Amino acid sequence: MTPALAIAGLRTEFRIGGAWHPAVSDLSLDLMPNETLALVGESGCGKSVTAMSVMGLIRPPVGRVTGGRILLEGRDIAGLPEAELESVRGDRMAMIFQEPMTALNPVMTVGDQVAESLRIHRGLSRTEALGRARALFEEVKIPSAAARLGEYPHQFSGGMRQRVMIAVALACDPAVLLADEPTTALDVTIQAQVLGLLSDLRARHGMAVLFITHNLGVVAQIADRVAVMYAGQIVEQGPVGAIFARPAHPYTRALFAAIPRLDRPDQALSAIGGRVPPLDAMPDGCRFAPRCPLRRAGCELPQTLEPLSEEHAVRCHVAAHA
Ligand SMILES: Nc1ncnc2c1ncn2[C@@H]1O[C@H](COP(=O)(O)OP(=O)(O)OP(=O)(O)O)[C@@H](O)[C@H]1O
Repeated sequence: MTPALAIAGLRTEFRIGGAWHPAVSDLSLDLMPNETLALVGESGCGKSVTAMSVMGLIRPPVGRVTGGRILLEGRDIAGLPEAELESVRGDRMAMIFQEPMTALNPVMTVGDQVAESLRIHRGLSRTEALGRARALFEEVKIPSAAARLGEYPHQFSGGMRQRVMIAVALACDPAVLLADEPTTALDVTIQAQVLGLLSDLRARHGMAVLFITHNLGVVAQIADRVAVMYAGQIVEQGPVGAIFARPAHPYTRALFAAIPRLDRPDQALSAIGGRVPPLDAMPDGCRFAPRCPLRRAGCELPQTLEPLSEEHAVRCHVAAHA
């Protein structure tokens, strides 16, 4: 089966102090239809830059994609001219964000925003598009869907606004949905509802979802597979069950150790000491080595992702040969 999204060897750079430095390097991942892959890691590790690169939203002079292939349903979209990318964005792939107002237009009714995408990409008339928008609002469970189509984003609560953004993203039935921390700003109950909705929609539409989060609890709820990022690289990837039962990379283990445990309230929260290295001062070898409790000879060399089992891989020579 062709992956809905296949990224191979992605490299994305930013200009800092007159020189270009990679924020994402040698990133490869496959996403099958009807699968959710969670991309996890601390703030600044390159999760959003990965998604923005796929969407073709990183371009000079601010940044540039200098390597790799991005295959959307088998077609390489890396380096497509902007006009061609525009016809793919919002159609075969779409993105949702933590803050819906990033994606929504404050001075346009929500119904027209869903309809606009259908008019541009599908050539529907306004009436046809609004009819479809109403069905989408019902699908994302916005109560009184028909009446609310004529309202503006500020008239919706935070959770309902997320549903509007999801409806806009799903308008053209994309093969790939990139979700960048879409539930992080919501309170826990609403977050659970939106996660449940996304799971249902994924199954119903057979979509591939790349779900960006720093929250391992959310990963457990929504993902089939996990890719852990550190300093612009994937350091471990595998099925959720394997990553949660046998985290191998010292960074993945540190992420788990940093989760507060309700069953052990006395235990001190084990935060990860030190900082992520800045883009212009990346170590040549393992990027986690300066913070790693298992550091030893060999860590000063570049690390490659090595298989631990058929689907589980780790970028650490110590963990790979333990
Ligand atoms: N426009 C930019 N110019 C320069 N550097 C940038 C730019 N955008 C992102 N970066 C850098 O790229 C790196 C990766 O950032 P990114 O936003 O992808 O991290 P993230 O993992 O998504 O974090 P967060 O969870 O905070 O969004 C960071 O070091 C960031 O400072």
